[in-house]
Amino acid sequence: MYSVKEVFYTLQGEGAHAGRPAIFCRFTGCNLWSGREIDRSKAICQFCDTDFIGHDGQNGGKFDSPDALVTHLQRFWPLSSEPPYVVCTGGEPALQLDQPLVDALHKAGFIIAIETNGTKPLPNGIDWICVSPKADTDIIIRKGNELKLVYPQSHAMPERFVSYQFDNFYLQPMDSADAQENLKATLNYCLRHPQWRLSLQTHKILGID
Ligand SMILES: C[S@@+](CC[C@H](N)C(=O)[O-])C[C@H]1O[C@@H](n2cnc3c(N)ncnc32)[C@H](O)[C@@H]1O
Ligand SMILES: Nc1nc2[nH]cc(C(=O)O)c2c(=O)[nH]1
Ligand code: SF4
Ligand SMILES: [Mg+2]
Repeated sequence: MYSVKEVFYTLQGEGAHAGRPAIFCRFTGCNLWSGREIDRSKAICQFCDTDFIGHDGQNGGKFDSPDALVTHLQRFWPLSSEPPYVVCTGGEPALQLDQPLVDALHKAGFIIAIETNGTKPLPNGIDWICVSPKADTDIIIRKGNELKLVYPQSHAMPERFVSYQFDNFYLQPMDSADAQENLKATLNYCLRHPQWRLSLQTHKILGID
């Protein structure tokens, strides 16, 4: 059984694939926060910008089998001549994305991306792995396509991650009450450490999902 908060077709807003049309599959639940506001201040991850509780979002639901979820996702892709691109996110998608689902998605022609906090093992064959480390967690996924660190996090500074084996290193300003300051600090860090590039949450600028 897969529990999905919401499914929507939009542009990838962040990181190396910003601007790329994608189906987002937002899985329910996370291992670093319950998702309830009352628990936020004692959560391991306290700055989350996402509602990932339940399966009551747009096109959300419970799916009994990999094929049932794949069939649901296929409905959102506009053009059969172009392979569908799905971003598995959440919540923490690694809690639910398993080998049977990866295999069923590939069989249906999907290109699979994941947005993960890097604390849980991943099934084989994911086509684009984006890890976003959180302070005070054990990162077990130390290689992949993209490391996208939300900045600043005082216990997860960029220096800690440069030895990891990623093809791309991004800093994404933390969206919070201090968003303007965080943006300036992120910009300055990238200018001083050119291994890092700036990732803006362009969907928020555009006002899309
Ligand atoms: C909501 S998370 C879901 C996927 C996974 N749990 C993770 O944290 O990578 C998707 C992306 O949004 C980022 N994010 C969450 N809250 C944010 C915030 N307040 N400002 C900027 N990025 C944020 C995460 O770091 C992650 O890269
Ligand atoms: N457009 C858009 N791009 C995104 N990239 C990562 C997102 C996420 O919440 O995982 C996200 C999202 O929620 N919307
Ligand atoms: S790990 Fe990801 S989904 Fe979980 S609380 Fe943090 S940002 Fe949100
Ligand atoms: Mg988001």
